[in-house]
Amino acid sequence: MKRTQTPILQTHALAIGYKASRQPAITIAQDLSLHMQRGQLVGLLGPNGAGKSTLMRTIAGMQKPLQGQILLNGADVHQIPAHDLAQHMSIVLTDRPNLGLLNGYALVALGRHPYTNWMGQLSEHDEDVVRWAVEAVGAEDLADKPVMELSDGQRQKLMIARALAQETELILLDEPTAYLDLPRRVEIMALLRHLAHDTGRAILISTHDLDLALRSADRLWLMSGGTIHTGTPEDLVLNGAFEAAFQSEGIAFDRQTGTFSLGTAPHTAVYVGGDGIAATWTRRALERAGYQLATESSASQAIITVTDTLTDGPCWHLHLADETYDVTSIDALLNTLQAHISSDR
Ligand SMILES: Nc1ncnc2c1ncn2[C@@H]1O[C@H](COP(=O)(O)OP(=O)(O)OP(=O)(O)O)[C@@H](O)[C@H]1O
Repeated sequence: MKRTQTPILQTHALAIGYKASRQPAITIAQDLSLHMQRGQLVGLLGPNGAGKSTLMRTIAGMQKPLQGQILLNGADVHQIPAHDLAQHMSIVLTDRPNLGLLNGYALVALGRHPYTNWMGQLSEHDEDVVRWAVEAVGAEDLADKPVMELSDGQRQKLMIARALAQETELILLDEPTAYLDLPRRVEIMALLRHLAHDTGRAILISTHDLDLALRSADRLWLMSGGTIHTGTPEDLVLNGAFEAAFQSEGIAFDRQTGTFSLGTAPHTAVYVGGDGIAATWTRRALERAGYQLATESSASQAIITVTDTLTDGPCWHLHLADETYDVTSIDALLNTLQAHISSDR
């Protein structure tokens, strides 16, 4: 008989939002029945204001649900004493905590707080875990620096390390990679995947990095319009939920290629002939400028042939309304196109 694993996190008929005394409640999302398994990296995606941070804070027990329940290992999160909860769940938020005069190492060491005695004394094991967490995010050079003097991205790395040092089975991260450069974002995502898959932790990460989430997360929670669609990234792309969630943001998602573009309505059709890197970047530039890429030269108003030679570099031959133009940069190509067909667009 196949054993079904009990989810580490479950919500039942959860409604999240805000309620001030003697005011009607503001519901951000409702009827949420979510679950997370150990060993999973789950990406929480949604447009600005969809309610990702509200959900994170509610799951973490920092904000009361309007209705329903959140269960961590079967126990109601809002009934678990804070000290016990901190041994099972860690959270990285986007706000800037006032960290006084702490240095990087001391900040990460705060993650050991649920395990230390009343004096906060670190054992040898605690020190090992802190060092491991600092190294895991590549922050060795920040350990001695005062946190107040660090950049947003540097501080963010340490906040992630602090959560790792807390050694919890569930880690919640609200936009942890927002201030990081691309290589570090990719690296942190890979680290989180490794932690989930190899150490059995459950990790929920909210992000606006759609592409990275699509490629890295085991499952997505797609939040928009007061509800959440869940599934593997690929299922959510194929059933149209992914596209629908971001359409209102003016972002167009191409299901064929898995790429995003700004949803500016294309007007003039142009055909680009030629292969290679110069042709690829020409197509990207044209799409960015709002042109529609035709698949047949007969269905286009302009035909562009890209040639790329080792000796002379790329060259663009433009055939437009019975005239031909040769240019040597994409800038000149766009200007020529604009000068001759802008009145039609
Ligand atoms: N304290 C509050 N009282 C009332 N409404 C709030 C409060 N905080 C946030 N909201 C509202 O809740 C909604 C969801 O906000 P939230 O910050 O959870 O969204 P988000 O998906 O995390 O957005 P972003 O991607 O921009 O960070 C927004 O409409 C916001 O204005």
